Parts: sequence; C-alpha cells; structure tokens
Amino acid sequence: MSVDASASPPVLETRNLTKTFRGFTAVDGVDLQVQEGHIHALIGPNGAGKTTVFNLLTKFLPPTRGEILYRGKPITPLKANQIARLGLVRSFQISAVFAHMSALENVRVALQRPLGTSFHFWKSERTLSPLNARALELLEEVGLAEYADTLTVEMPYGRKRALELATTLALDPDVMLLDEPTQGMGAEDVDRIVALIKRVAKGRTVLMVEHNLSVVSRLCDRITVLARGAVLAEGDYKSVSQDPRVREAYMGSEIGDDEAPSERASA
Ligand SMILES: Nc1ncnc2c1ncn2[C@@H]1O[C@H](COP(=O)(O)OP(=O)(O)OP(=O)(O)O)[C@@H](O)[C@H]1O
Repeated sequence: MSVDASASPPVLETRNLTKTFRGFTAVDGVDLQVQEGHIHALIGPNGAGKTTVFNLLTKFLPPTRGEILYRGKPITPLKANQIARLGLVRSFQISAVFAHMSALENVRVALQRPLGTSFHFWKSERTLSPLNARALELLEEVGLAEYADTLTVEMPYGRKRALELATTLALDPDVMLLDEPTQGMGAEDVDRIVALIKRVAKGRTVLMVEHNLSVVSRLCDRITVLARGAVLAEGDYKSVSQDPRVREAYMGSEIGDDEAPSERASA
C-alpha cells in the first residue's frame, strides 16, 4: 500500500513556541515543521534564539507558551528521557567523567543509557561484555574502530565529536538533534563530519543548529533562519541565502557578503 507523504504530519513541529527569560523574549512564537527524512538546519545570527529553541525541543527548558508535537502528538510536558524513548534523541557532549573511559566504553554506556527509570551505571564486566559487539559496530559506523581502546580524553577533537554521534546512534534515534556538530573544527574534520552526518542520516530525520553555512549548504534539505527569536525565513539553502531579509540579518558574514554564498560554500 502506498503512503501519501504529503498527508503525514511533520515528524517534529512547534506551534507558537515562546520562551521568555524575566520579561526578555528569547524565542517568539516560533512555528517550525521538520519533515520526515530531512536534514533540517536552524541558523541565525548570534543571539537569534537557536540554542534556546534547541533546548526547548530537547526538554532542557520548559516553554513559556506554545506546543511541541512529535508525529502529530503533543509532547510539550514530556521529559528528555520520555522523548528519547519515542525516538527523539539529542547528541551529548562527552562529559569530563566519560573522557577517562575508552571510546568503546563510552558507546557501551550509551547503549544502556536510561530510557526507563532503572539505570545501573556500575555493571560488572560480565554483564557488559555482550554489548561490546554492538558498541564496536557503532564505532565502525562512525569510522572510529581504531580508537576503540583509546581513552576519550586522548582522542583528537574531531574524533571526539564523531564519538558523540556514535553514542547518539546507540539509542537508535528516529530523529537526531545535533547542536553545532562541526563547532571548533578544522576543514578536514568538518568534511569528515559532514560525510558522516550524511551517512547516519539515511532513514532518519536530523535537526541541527549549525553556524557553519558551508556545512548547511552541503547537508541540509531545509533551513529555518531565526532572527531576534522569530522565524525570519525558511526554505532550501539557495532560497534563504538569496532572501534580502536574511542577507540583511547576516550583514558582514558569509551570507551577507556580496559574493554569492554558493561560491563561498564550495571554496
Ligand atoms: N537563561 C537565559 N537567561 C536570560 N537570557 C537568556 C538565557 N538564555 C538565552 N538568553 C538570551 O536569549 C537570546 C537568545 O539566546 P540563544 O543562546 O538562544 O541564541 P543563539 O542563536 O543560540 O546565539 P549564539 O549563536 O550566539 O549561540 C540571547 O539574547 C540570550 O542572551
């Protein structure tokens, strides 16, 4: 039986999403629709509200007003672990504690991350070893097999970010929420992460906050541009980067420059 894709609701949707901090409106009535299978970027100049929207979607912050829907169902009151159980998973930076574990151990911990209420961190090696095979598979998926036994703290920065993707994939997400996956990377690492996101996004939906417009132009099907907490424009890279309002908001940066962004992106 064929399914009419246009009839299905967006995978992730916000309606009038609003967040105020002591009277200051950081996110102002945002209506966002993320379609199934898309890599969708949230971009905007500094202070536009990207991180706040991301934190609202991932349940790190409660909204002041508005609704969040997952596959048409309201998830506004749910907690982070509850939405993770539904398949909506945020990537996590490897914390200081986890930095002193090997790459394999990190993925193994992720594989038994708390999706329910009981979570026993200190499990015996015997209990954990069946997870090794799956953990290694995930490391292979992100190109880190050779780092399996390396302490995370000793891994190069770009590889650490790839490890974060592996720990996210461990939860078998339907929708991956990525917070600036290429932040602070050199060109070589950026290229590797772009290829990696492309690969792991197959059969999934990705929403990412990203500053690097070249990354956005190479990866994303749809882009939402935020400015001063509100949606300024939405569309594919070509249309948003040519939008005069976006160019004005980005004045002095890649999009705002006179040079065509597509030329810049491929440079
Ligand atoms: N906890 C908070 N309390 C008060 N104001 C906040 C808080 N978090 C964010 N803001 C303000 O809300 C606005 C949006 O911030 P946000 O970090 O979401 O923007 P952003 O688009 O992610 O910016 P950047 O690209 O610089 O990270 C900013 O003016 C910021 O100062």
